[in-house]
Amino acid sequence: MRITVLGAGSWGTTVASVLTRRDHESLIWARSPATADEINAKHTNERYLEGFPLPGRLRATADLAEAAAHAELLVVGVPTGAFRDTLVQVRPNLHPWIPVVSLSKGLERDSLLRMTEVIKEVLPGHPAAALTGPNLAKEIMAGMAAATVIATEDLTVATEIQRVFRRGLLRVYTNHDVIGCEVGGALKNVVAIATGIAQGLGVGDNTRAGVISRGLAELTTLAVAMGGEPSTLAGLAGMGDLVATCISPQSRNRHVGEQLGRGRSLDDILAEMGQVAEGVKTVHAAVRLADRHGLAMPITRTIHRVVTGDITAEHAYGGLLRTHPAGHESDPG
Ligand SMILES: NC(=O)c1ccc[n+]([C@@H]2O[C@H](COP(=O)([O-])OP(=O)(O)OC[C@H]3O[C@@H](n4cnc5c(N)ncnc54)[C@H](O)[C@@H]3O)[C@@H](O)[C@H]2O)c1
Ligand SMILES: O=P(O)(O)OC[C@H](O)CO
Repeated sequence: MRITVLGAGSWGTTVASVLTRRDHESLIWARSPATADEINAKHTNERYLEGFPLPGRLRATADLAEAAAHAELLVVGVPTGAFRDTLVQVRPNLHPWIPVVSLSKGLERDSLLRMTEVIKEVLPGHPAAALTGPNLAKEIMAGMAAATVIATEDLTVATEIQRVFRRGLLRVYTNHDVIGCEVGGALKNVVAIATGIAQGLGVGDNTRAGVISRGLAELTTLAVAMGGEPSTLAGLAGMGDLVATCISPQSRNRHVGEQLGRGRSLDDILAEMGQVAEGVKTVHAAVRLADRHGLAMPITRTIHRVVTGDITAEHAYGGLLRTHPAGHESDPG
């Protein structure tokens, strides 16, 4: 199958590599012509996947029109802040009705939409799906066993995409609860910043486990308020991804939190990283959604105050496990 992956960062390049090794005719779009040239000539992407050889058959282009016209299946792996614009640009050259799969984990800042909702707005008529779960790019590149979820309401489309992605030790599950899957993937990044802060401040494992567990309660509360199913958040797209992101030193969101916990400024951390940490932006939308649904979500609100510079990470620490302003504290709800 001819598949186009938009975005040649760590995850887009990893997914394009998996699909190429799965014998699909994959074309990856890189914003930077230098990255496209490097992938075509040297079969590497050193900025994002240092030390990993890419499959020789993976082709890259910096021409978005060419990338769009190639696709029988479109996979979108640009950061959520660039998601809508990128889809608008590919729209004129896209074949009608082809499925579009989002790899991106976050919420659109102004509209508060999930990425499959953005797909449906910009590309009406195209089936929209999300690929999400505990999927740290470098582990997948290294061929380590991993599980992921393809989320879409239509089981026929889900099964078809499942077949396209399934390879070797990458096990692909389906889930019809797109809301639960996307809210889990977006919110776990915010909780990972919180766990990172705890790590950076040198707290104990009990504290970190407390933040992860209460974080899961926030993922679940928001997802259910938005129409998702609680069981989704207990699975790969919720707890699975939350645990991977909160415990792994590879996570960029956790890294941001850890550096904040060590007293560094957010601007310095982001400038040095040169990679996306979606939780930093998604937290703004998450707080507005919490307000809309009348939810306490103290971890999310605390991280929002840190990210906006209202309080320091050290100040945040005392509030991370606060449950409810009225003093009602029950677990897990
Ligand atoms: N890296 C992972 O392990 C991983 C795993 C699962 C999901 N994701 C999600 O995938 C998405 C992409 O993450 P990533 O890890 O590949 O990020 P990255 O920082 O490694 O790469 C981002 C890519 O997007 C491009 N980009 C940045 N701004 C752009 C813009 N304005 N227009 C077009 N392209 C732009 C960059 O050039 C780069 O190629 C994120 O939403 C992330 O949460 C990442
Ligand atoms: O590096 P992060 O924090 O963006 O997390 C990567 C993946 O989403 C983990 O599943």
